[in-house]
Amino acid sequence: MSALDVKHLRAGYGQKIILEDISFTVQPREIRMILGASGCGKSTLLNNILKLEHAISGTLSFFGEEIQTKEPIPDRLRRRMGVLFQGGALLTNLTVAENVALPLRRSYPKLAQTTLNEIVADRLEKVHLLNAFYKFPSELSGGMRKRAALARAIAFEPELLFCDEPSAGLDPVTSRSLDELLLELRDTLGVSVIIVSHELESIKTITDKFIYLQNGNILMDGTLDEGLHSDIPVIHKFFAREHDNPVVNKRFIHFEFEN
Ligand SMILES: Nc1ncnc2c1ncn2[C@@H]1O[C@H](COP(=O)(O)OP(=O)(O)OP(=O)(O)O)[C@@H](O)[C@H]1O
Repeated sequence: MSALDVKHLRAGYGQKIILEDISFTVQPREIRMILGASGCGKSTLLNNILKLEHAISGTLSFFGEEIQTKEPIPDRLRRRMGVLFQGGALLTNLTVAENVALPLRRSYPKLAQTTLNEIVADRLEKVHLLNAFYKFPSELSGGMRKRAALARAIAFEPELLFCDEPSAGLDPVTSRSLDELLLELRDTLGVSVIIVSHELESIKTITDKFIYLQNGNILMDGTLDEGLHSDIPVIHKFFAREHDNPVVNKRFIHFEFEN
């Protein structure tokens, strides 16, 4: 049974169609990348799968259960999914632990504080950030903030994790440690991970399979190896480009090693 099955999804904004006809599946424990040029509709696809936007037509199945386009995702299925938004979206007036506890509190308001603390500590441990339990987001480096947001995204130990540009704004070393963490979570939680990404280094490190979007359709659906050896000109060019090479921020590296 697939973790996610997208069939003939058609979506856009008002009269503007961005995605014409998108179909793909994600298997359990698979790391699936959504790739494509800037503006091709990667985030739009993610938002439509998460039902933050409403598709025009098509069906989505989560864990074998089909949800019609206009229906919301029921809570019992939502709890089996986690989302890491691009900005991390931590609430600045709450500690890291309180941020991670938020979705748990919302779903289980009667949960005892000690139990809640134990669960939060477990999630922070899974992202190697237990020492930030009482810290505020402003006291964390960019990479640590991402990991805190990731701890919140895995609050329910999801089977399906969505990440929108997880490495955006991170230096290469921090970005690499986040990639390693995602691989680790896939192994420890057995979670399927769907990632929108531009970062070639990251794509080459963690992709099992990818879809490449172009002109509202899937230009290629394949494994990393098939992508690396593809003779489709756009795909070849995408994988053959130079690695993104932002200036390494030594301050961030220092913070990462401190923790
Ligand atoms: N809320 C919106 N209303 C109208 N058009 C939008 C909206 N959000 C995105 N678009 C348009 O939809 C198209 C796809 O945008 P989207 O953000 O999904 O692309 P993307 O592939 O994720 O881009 P990037 O890689 O630059 O983040 C773009 O032409 C964008 O201008």
